[in-house]
Amino acid sequence: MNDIKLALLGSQGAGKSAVLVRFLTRRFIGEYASNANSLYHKRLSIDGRQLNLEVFDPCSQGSEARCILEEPVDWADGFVVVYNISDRTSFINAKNILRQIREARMDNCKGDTEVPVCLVGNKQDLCHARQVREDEGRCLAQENRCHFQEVSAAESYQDIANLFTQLIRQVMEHLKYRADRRRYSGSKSMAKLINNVFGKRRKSV
Ligand SMILES: Nc1nc2c(ncn2[C@@H]2O[C@H](COP(=O)(O)OP(=O)(O)OP(=O)(O)O)[C@@H](O)[C@H]2O)c(=O)[nH]1
Repeated sequence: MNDIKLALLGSQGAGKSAVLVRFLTRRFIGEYASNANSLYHKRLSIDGRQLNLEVFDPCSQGSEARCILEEPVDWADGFVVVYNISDRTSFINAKNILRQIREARMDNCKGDTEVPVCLVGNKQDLCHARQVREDEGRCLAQENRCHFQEVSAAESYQDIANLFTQLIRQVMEHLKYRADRRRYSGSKSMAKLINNVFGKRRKSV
């Protein structure tokens, strides 16, 4: 059984809880308590593999609230960064969060910057009040080499299900890549050790 840990980050009111609850329950629930961090668990099967999914939904992050970000950055295997397409400030905050994920990963995880991230422009149903164009979201995602999707937690389940499924697949690949890399560097050091012990001795015979 694989354990997959995701964190949802974004401005207050961007719709993080709505997006997550839509994915977990298929339902849109209008209001959520927003004064506490929440950790959700779900068992899933993706591509025939059983997964234990944990999703951290912290209470809101302002652009300067680095301390809130640091915990999930160390903990999570992947991120969903949510902004509200009808609120430019939330988009600017998402930009800052993406930068902070990159920087924190660089500092803490030995250059492991390629952590899977999905940038989500939520509240697509409010396009009459749109403040962020879709191509701005796509462009920001390209700059940060992450996936991008506009969704409406209020109106649609399928886009949200697709983005989580895609992110989870990416996380599984990333975890496998990291495990292979560790095994490879472990076997390289073992080969070096064997070489040092036996190789040198053989030379001196
Ligand atoms: N129109 C519309 N409203 C939405 C959508 N998603 C969420 N909302 C509303 O936006 C408000 C904030 O949603 P939340 O899911 O609580 O936002 P959050 O990012 O978790 O907010 P905090 O918990 O305060 O950080 C609520 O009133 C939701 O009903 C959406 O897709 N469309």
